[in-house]
Amino acid sequence: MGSRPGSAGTAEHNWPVRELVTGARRIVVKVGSSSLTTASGGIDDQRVDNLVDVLGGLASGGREVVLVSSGAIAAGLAPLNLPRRPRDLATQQAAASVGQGLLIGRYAAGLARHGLTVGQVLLTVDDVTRRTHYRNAYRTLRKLLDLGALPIVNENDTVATEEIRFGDNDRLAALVAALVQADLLVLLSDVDALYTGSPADPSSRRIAYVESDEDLEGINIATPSKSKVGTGGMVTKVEAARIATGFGIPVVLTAAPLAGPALAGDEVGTFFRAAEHRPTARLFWLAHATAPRGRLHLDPGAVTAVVARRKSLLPAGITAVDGSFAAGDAVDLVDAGSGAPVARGLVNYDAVELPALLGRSTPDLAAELGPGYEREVVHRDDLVLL
Ligand SMILES: Nc1ncnc2c1ncn2[C@@H]1O[C@H](COP(=O)(O)OP(=O)(O)O)[C@@H](O)[C@H]1O
Ligand SMILES: N[C@@H](CCC(=O)OP(=O)(O)O)C(=O)O
Repeated sequence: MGSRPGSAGTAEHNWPVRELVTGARRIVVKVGSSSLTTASGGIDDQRVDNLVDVLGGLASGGREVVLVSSGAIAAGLAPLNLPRRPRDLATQQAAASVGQGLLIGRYAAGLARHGLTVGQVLLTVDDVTRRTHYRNAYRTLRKLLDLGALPIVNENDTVATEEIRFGDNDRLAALVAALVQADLLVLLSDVDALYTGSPADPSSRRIAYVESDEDLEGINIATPSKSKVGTGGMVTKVEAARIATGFGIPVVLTAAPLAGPALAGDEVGTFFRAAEHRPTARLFWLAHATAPRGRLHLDPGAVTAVVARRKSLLPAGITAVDGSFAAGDAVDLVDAGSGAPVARGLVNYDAVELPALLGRSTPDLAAELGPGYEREVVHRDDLVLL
């Protein structure tokens, strides 16, 4: 890691980081719970106001800004006399219900001082995993921006359930950045950058630039968050950065108090370089925003056909099927030997239809069952490699 240009704080790189940041017209900023609330729970007015000033400055300067703000649950703790982040879902939902109102009220009052109107957008997993809802969420965000408002997004925690929730807002922020086709995603946390290991360990070094996944090899991001209110730790932030950069959106990760310098183009924090070629919105959605409803187990020949030769998946190469899905749903294609997912695709059959077809050739199936059975189980245009 240390030998790469620009790593661990040196400034040798040849990408126009400052221009990418200062030239970004549409910016998604995500701020974590730990950066907005006091240690005992409740909103830290000073921290919110600092952020508001940075966002106000950007929006007044003609940039389109979307804020993805965590902190609803944390902000609801003190008003409900809860000593710490509750473990049970019902109390989390109640805390979020109280805290979200307080949080948005504070943002609205602060941004009004900059002449800005805020629009609250609360999303559920379904709103980004179901394609029709996804378009709907896009239309709302686009309209708010067109009307000059500053959208403030959070997960709709009061209705999210344990099975269907993001839990942390990092991935949600990356998906929102892709949704609005942002030029930049800024992840603000309680740590000033990505480090090679736990920031508490003195031997850890700051990683200034991440050019590709290679730069992430060997670093330790698994240390749990030290904050009592943050949830995802560094794992979800790096995952979010990979999702956004994979869609062609550069990412800056830094601490909330450094938001001003970071957005002015100072090389603080960690800068993640964007991929040059962005996938189509449809394939991006398939890879990152769908919840797979089942798994198709592929024999070695099918793994090679799909992964190396980018072919469609036919019934002959499938050894087993799990899950209950309908034609049109997203499913994971897994290597039957290792169980590892190799691709995700939109399946052309219902789960109940498939067992009778497995291992059989499409001409045989068509001859026996009719021409409708000549279709691929997953067409190559509906497949993304994982
Ligand atoms: N390699 C690493 N570099 C930086 N931070 C790390 C690393 N590994 C673990 N962390 C932890 O991740 C925390 C940030 O995650 P979290 O508290 O969930 O933030 P937020 O509330 O902003 O979403 C940091 O405070 C730090 O303790
Ligand atoms: N939607 C939740 C976010 C949960 C959370 O703690 O997220 P984060 O601080 O981004 O790791 C809330 O507003 O409380």
